[in-house]
Amino acid sequence: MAAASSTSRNLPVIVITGTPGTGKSTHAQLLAGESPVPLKHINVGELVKEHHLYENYDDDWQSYTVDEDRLLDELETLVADGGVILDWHSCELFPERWIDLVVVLRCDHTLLWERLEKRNYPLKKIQENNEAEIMQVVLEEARDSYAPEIVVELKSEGSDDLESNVARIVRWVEAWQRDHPSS
Ligand SMILES: Nc1ncnc2c1ncn2[C@@H]1O[C@H](COP(=O)(O)OP(=O)(O)O)[C@@H](O)[C@H]1O
Repeated sequence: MAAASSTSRNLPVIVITGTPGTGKSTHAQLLAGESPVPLKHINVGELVKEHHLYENYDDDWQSYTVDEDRLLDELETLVADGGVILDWHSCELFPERWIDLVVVLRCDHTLLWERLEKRNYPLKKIQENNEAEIMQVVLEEARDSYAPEIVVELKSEGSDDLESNVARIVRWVEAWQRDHPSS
């Protein structure tokens, strides 16, 4: 299926996705600060909580069941003009036409386990996420949902990875802007 990114926008929409703990928010914050064009960091999980875009909350798993229709409605206006980083542990929900770049962060599972333990997640939630990272669930989801040329897999283990990843995305933003000049 061909990529369907909007040509009418002159600011991109970037998804940063990955298993919880891989570094999405850390990357999105740094990217928002270093981007040559305004990019608003939208932490989708926080948006779901703040706007009550969920059907229920599961105490055992410490997670929300998202109301996907309402979430999409809420996001539609936020992404309309571009200039957005969508930070979420899933990506298949976002329509192809919204998205210009999908960054999938990856992390060694032992390191990921340590990061999630620090969050005091319940053991079964740590195990589930660890397994998902090993099985590269989010990467497969991204590859199944978007054109291969817009999906980029990046390692996020140390601060050197963080810096080089953000520098790489900044170069991508610069190139994207050259290809989408203001009319
Ligand atoms: N590339 C990295 N280098 C060093 N620490 C990282 C890196 N990526 C994430 N971390 C650390 O891992 C933890 C989880 O990162 P976070 O950005 O909250 O993940 P996510 O948003 O994917 O759940 C944080 O303590 C963060 O500082």
